[in-house]
Amino acid sequence: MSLYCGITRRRKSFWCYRLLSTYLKEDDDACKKAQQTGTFYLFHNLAPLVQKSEHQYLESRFFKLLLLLGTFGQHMQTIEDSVLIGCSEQQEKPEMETELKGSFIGLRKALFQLNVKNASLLSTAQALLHWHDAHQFCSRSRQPTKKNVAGSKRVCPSNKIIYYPQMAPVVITLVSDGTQCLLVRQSSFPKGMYSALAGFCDNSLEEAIWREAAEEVGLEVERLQYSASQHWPFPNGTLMIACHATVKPGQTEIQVNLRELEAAAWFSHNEVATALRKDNPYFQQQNGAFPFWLPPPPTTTQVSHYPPADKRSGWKNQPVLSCLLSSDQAT
Ligand SMILES: NC(=O)C1=CN([C@@H]2O[C@H](COP(=O)(O)OP(=O)(O)OC[C@H]3O[C@@H](n4cnc5c(N)ncnc54)[C@H](OP(=O)(O)O)[C@@H]3O)[C@@H](O)[C@H]2O)C=CC1
Ligand SMILES: [Mg+2]
Repeated sequence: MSLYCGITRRRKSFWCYRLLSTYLKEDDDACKKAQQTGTFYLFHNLAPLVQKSEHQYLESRFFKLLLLLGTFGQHMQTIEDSVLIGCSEQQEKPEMETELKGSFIGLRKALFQLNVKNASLLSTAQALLHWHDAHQFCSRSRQPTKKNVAGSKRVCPSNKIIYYPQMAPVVITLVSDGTQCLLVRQSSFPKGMYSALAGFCDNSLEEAIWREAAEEVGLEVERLQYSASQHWPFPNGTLMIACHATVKPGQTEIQVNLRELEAAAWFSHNEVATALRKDNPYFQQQNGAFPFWLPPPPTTTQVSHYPPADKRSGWKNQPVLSCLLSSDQAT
């Protein structure tokens, strides 16, 4: 399955539709034909639509979509012309939510509500939509770029430069001292949530892991080991590469860099295992405190769909953070 997303000039709302094969990216006619059997997901200002009752995304077939667009004064040309479909101005958003019995909510929140498959598709879709929105003009000629039908690239008509969507490499590292693992939280995280150390790669994975550990928690790490990777939609689409690293025994003193992190601490295997079992991340204790919790597997999402899940085994089928925190590796 490949993913196809819609963009309009008005950049207000977005439809995404899943197609059956990657060759559709290059074959415009096949791509248009496939739209008629594709599945559509609706975005508004990059916020995916989630149906309130079942916590599922709208999936709309082609003709249902045409009817819906007609209701809101849109037409067939909108689908043919572009991947990002303008459902006009903001006043239509509430009407559309009512009509569709759902809500446009932020992607981060949506990721907490949806299953792995839908979360994965929508986060990839949102990153692609965001990329199209940010690459409307050629950086050389300053002329408007034109997307191909599938939305897999944009071309400058004047100098033929092709622009492909790109992902910034990010490394996320679970640091262990042999018995405990280091988890951190940024002030922007939801209350009580911790995760592994993360940072953008400027140079190499190794350099980024050493630098992040030194800069953010004052630790010197060694024995770096690659574990898994996934697409991550924030802030603008990243390739998140998950690794393990260790500190020397006894060299575990943390110096939290408060400009980057709110807190960092060592957690035992039992604490991590208990936190992973908590299914509702938003609960609050009676004293008003938020207990320690971790992003659950469906929220860390989207290890690649290729090969299909049934052809993968073991940790390769696990989302990145779950994989890092799996029982045999966390301690
Ligand atoms: N799934 C998870 O559990 C977690 C995921 N993450 C993800 O990991 C990634 C990195 O996290 P974070 O700790 O914030 O990263 P960093 O520790 O690298 O700090 C972020 C800063 O890096 C600078 N930077 C360098 N390159 C880029 C780039 N290509 N895009 C944006 N900023 C860049 C920016 O600084 P300046 O503004 O000064 O230029 C930015 O403020 C993010 O995508 C984040 O969403 C992070 C933690 C947990
Ligand atoms: Mg960081």
